[in-house]
Amino acid sequence: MVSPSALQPVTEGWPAPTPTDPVDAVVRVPGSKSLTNRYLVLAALADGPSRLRAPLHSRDSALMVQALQALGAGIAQVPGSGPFGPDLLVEPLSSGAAGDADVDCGLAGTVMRFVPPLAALRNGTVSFDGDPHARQRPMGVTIEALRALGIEVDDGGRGALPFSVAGRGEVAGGRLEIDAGASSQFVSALLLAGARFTNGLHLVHSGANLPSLDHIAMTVQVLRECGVEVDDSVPNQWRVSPGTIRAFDVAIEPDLSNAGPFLAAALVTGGTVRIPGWPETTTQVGDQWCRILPQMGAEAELSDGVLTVRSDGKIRGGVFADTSELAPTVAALCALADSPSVLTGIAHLRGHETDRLAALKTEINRLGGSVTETDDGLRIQPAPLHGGTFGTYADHRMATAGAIIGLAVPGVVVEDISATSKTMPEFADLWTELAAGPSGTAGTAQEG
Ligand SMILES: O=C(O)C1=C[C@@H](OP(=O)(O)O)[C@@H](O)[C@H](O)C1
Ligand SMILES: C=C(OP(=O)(O)O)C(=O)O
Repeated sequence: MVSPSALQPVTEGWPAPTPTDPVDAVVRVPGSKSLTNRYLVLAALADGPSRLRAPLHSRDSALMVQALQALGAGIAQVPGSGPFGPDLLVEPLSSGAAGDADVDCGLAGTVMRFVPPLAALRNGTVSFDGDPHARQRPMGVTIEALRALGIEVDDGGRGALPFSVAGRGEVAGGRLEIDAGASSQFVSALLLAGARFTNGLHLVHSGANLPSLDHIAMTVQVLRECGVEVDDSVPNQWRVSPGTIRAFDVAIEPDLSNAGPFLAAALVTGGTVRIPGWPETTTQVGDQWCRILPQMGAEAELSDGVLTVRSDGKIRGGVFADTSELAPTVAALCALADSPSVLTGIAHLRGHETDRLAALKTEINRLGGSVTETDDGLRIQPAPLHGGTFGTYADHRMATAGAIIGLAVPGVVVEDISATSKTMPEFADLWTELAAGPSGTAGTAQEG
């Protein structure tokens, strides 16, 4: 398993490869972060032991495993059949789970938002903290929601990490109103635990905007798979009936968001990339690549579980709405496009691993790009780019955005490629292999 503290800054930077030929590759990507961490939470709350097959092994999933172990769940690795590491067997928290505990959230939104409601269901005080950047991420809604449910939370008045949750062994639940405009994870977190509240949960989002709707749909879907009754027939409202969460044995889908940079390589180099294991139907936001990449001029075909993306190397800009965690990859492609682009509906990215709107603007413009921020996104004009350092802000998707631009622009140095260990520790190896092609012909910033 990847150690949660494996995020070591690489001060000298990582020269992004610039292939001389179009890429032509089959790329297997590891399991979905969002599915792995949801199933881990549900397994910890379930009515018996569960198995996750082909789960993600990365910093975010390791942090979730450690958090649930700290709360009292038993999690063991057993040999799996996939290429990306062992399966996970999970013994749920016992009904009398108790005792004080510390949880390191790292920079994982899923850990800092999904685990506090579980802490509320146990007896004992659980202290949460994380990386320096994690202390900047919005947490106030989770903290206030737990207080509204009658749970004592000590956050020193910060509305952010670090904070502690004093669980009393049960949560009554009932109707709860929140504004989840800053993150869909505020909704998902409460829904995941809601069936274990004595009266279930009637959650109402009362704000103007709700981001990342696909991720909420994923939460509802996995809950239903575990036998939990969820009524989402009224927009912005969810009723979770009280009841057991059924133990399960599930195969985790590949991470379609993390497939994005590899598919983008087909567009940037005018090549072909195939991703096996692409699900026929899925709630992952990354399924939107099948629509977004053709909008940019590529061909995308899903056949026999393999998504094939082909391109002639011309990238068309356009208007891209609500791209959620796909936005940094979309922005990198737009920076290489031959016409202007607008990304909308992503104001909340200012509260992600870093302020992604500011970071993308700064780093693309540093390479000669023309990016401006809007209230809810980015405007990107075509501009000739040159090499230079691409800052990563401890953000895995900034690191992969720099790698994408480096495919076309010689001399791009990604400041800290190890940031990709958050959700894909294999990224640098897979990317180097992709760029080298069958004959190993990729150039790098150092060489060229
Ligand atoms: O629930 C999840 O697994 C996630 C929800 C989204 O969060 P936001 O709604 O904060 O964007 C997404 O960006 C994040 O990467 C993962
Ligand atoms: C926003 C992201 O992560 P997190 O789960 O930490 O919110 C992301 O992976 O793009």
